[in-house]
Amino acid sequence: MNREQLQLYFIMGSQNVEEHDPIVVLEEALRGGITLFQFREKGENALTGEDKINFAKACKALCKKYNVPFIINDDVNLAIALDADGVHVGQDDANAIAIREKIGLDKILGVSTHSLTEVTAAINAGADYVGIGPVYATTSKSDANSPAGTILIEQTAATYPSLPIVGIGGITIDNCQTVIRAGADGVSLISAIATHEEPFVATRQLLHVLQQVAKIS
Ligand SMILES: Cc1ncc(COP(=O)(O)OP(=O)(O)O)c(N)n1
Ligand SMILES: Cc1ncsc1CCOP(=O)(O)O
Ligand SMILES: [Mg+2]
Repeated sequence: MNREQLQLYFIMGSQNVEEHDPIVVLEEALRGGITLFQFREKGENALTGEDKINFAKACKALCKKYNVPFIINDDVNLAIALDADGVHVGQDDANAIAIREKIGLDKILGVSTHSLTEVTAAINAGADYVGIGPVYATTSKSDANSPAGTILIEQTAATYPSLPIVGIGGITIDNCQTVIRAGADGVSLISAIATHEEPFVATRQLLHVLQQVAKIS
């Protein structure tokens, strides 16, 4: 994958939006310039069955319209059925080596990691990028680990300079530059866009701030 695609990586499920229609939120984020999208329909109030599949199809069609890769969280079979651009899995999900074998080499594989040992294993499994976090406290994932700051991002960037890295967890317009300066290629976030009153404005502002830090480094 192209590491620039990680710059502003938006994650959303229908359970993450408050007042808005999730499809409207996604289209606003796409119009605003997100560079990657992850479909994460999970947790309390999440859609299941046909409703989940239909919502995923609608999200995929919108991403296609804006030429933004469409990644599916956890559900490898859904990713294959919908011919998604990739899959993101964590340490408690299906084994990354088996997933790489199942999706083939043309699809994007992202793996969540919490230690350098897990990063090394993700590389060996054929991950295209690693997600590192939670960097800061988050309310969007009920079983998230404690906030770990940017140390692992720094260590990973120093150890594996060519590995694409995205930071995740509690990332906002006020702290996103710190995550990039630590060595991440981009930031991955839910609430900073999904619960903003104006998702388009939130996306434009985040992108602007991220472009500033990209120019400095
Ligand atoms: C980009 C990115 N990084 C990390 C995660 C978290 O994945 P995981 O630990 O499997 O937790 P769930 O998201 O499945 O609850 C992610 N989704 N995306
Ligand atoms: C999916 C996930 N994995 C680690 S933290 C997190 C949630 C990120 O959401 P937010 O950007 O709202 O903190
Ligand atoms: Mg997972």
